[in-house]
Amino acid sequence: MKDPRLEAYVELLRRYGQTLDLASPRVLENPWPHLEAALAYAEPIPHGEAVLDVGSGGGLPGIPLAIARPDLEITLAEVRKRRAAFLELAVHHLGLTNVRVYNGDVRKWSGRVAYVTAQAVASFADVYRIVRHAARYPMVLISRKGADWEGEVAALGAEAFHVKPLGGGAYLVALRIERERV
Ligand SMILES: C[S@@+](CC[C@H](N)C(=O)[O-])C[C@H]1O[C@@H](n2cnc3c(N)ncnc32)[C@H](O)[C@@H]1O
Repeated sequence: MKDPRLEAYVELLRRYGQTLDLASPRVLENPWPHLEAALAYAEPIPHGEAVLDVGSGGGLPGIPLAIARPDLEITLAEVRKRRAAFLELAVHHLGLTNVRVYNGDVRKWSGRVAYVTAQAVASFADVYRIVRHAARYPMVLISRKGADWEGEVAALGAEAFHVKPLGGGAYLVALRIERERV
């Protein structure tokens, strides 16, 4: 059975998605496959970790991940005010006590973290560039990618330790960066 908070989140996306420009029309039309893909982000993350979701937008993957994994401490980083306001509303409405919203540029975030999720934000190398100041090592980056994921991992000189086909030519890829890269 689906967690009723996932249903409630879909309802919020449907209610506010278009007016607040939270996601593409394709996502808003049928959010469920995107929620299922978001839940796959949980697999490479051990119990009790802190997670930074960079560029959460309307809450993907951070909000479904927080619902499925109450053991994780999740920060949703989103620079756009309206999107961040929606994230605050969703966190409150869904009663998520394991989530904080950071409304700002993640390059100025002052926390420390070893697990970073980022969906539809930038290449792995560019995500690393904007979170490296906050890194605890080994650092794990997790993202949904297309068929070219191997090139992105190689560009960082990193190792992918978890690759899961999501269908439609997409993959959930988790890579590990052992130490700070120069
Ligand atoms: C294309 S959206 C993807 C949103 C969501 N992750 C998804 O998959 O639907 C990218 C989001 O990243 C945010 N973003 C981009 N750079 C950022 C930064 N440096 N700090 C915080 N948020 C950022 C944008 O404002 C935007 O909402």
